[in-house]
Amino acid sequence: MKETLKLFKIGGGVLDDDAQLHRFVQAFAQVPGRKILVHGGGKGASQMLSDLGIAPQMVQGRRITDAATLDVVTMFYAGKTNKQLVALLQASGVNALGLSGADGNVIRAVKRPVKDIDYGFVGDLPANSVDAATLHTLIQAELTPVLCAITHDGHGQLLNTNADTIASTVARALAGRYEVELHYCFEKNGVLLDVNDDNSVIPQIVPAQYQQLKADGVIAAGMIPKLDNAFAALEAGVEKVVIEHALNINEPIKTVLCRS
Ligand SMILES: Nc1ncnc2c1ncn2[C@@H]1O[C@H](COP(=O)(O)OP(=O)(O)O)[C@@H](O)[C@H]1O
Ligand SMILES: CC(=O)N[C@@H](CCC(=O)OP(=O)(O)O)C(=O)O
Repeated sequence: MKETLKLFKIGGGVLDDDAQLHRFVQAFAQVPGRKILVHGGGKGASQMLSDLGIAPQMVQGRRITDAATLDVVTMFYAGKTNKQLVALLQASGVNALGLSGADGNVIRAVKRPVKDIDYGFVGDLPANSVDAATLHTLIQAELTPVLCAITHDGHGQLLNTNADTIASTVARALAGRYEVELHYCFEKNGVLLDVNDDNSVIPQIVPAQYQQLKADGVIAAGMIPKLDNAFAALEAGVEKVVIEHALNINEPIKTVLCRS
């Protein structure tokens, strides 16, 4: 019987608000067993870029990352955000270890090839991009890896990688060793029938239903790549995917995605 590993992903919303971040960290500290935290921070990074006079540019949910933008997001994700999270987790009794993909070579990415759009220093994650053995060693040493959105190409180049993609790719890579639960945490109670009504959580979604909800326009915008990633992770051996409010991870209100 494999051990359970819970992988939580948090994004810009909760990271941007000190009070919410403290509450999330306390809730995360109470989750029993083996766990990993993956964080984004896109909202705060855009603010910092604007403050520095660099216009943030997003295309299809991905940041166009030129050299100046890469410097800022590296400082913001791998520096301030990652280290602040680790310090808060340590204060809550979690022995967190903050990592970029370059540290321990845990995530080796490939610079996105230029097609219609040049995304610059954006990294995609092909198969075998995650070093599951190293992460497994850290987890077994009772450490909680805290992964940010910065990866590397193995030739000295840092790359900016979407945090939802990191979460699902790491979950898939560890699925051979653990029963992996992938938790996408954001600022709503789950996948909603009415995006403006937090009481309309859909408790369970199977792939056929997902296609219908997409066709009907119930699921839209940023939720589509998130759920595409999530169903792909289920197909690739991840045991369970949960979409839930970052402040309610120990509460029963949530959406659970199922293979069938
Ligand atoms: N049916 C739905 N239920 C919940 N959220 C939805 C739904 N359809 C679209 N969304 C939107 O998807 C967003 C989440 O995607 P995204 O902004 O990429 O997440 P994050 O940056 O928090 O990881 C929500 O803030 C919401 O506006
Ligand atoms: C390539 C790319 O788009 N990278 C993302 C990484 C951060 C992220 O994914 O943050 P959230 O999870 O908070 O959205 C970005 O720079 O916005």
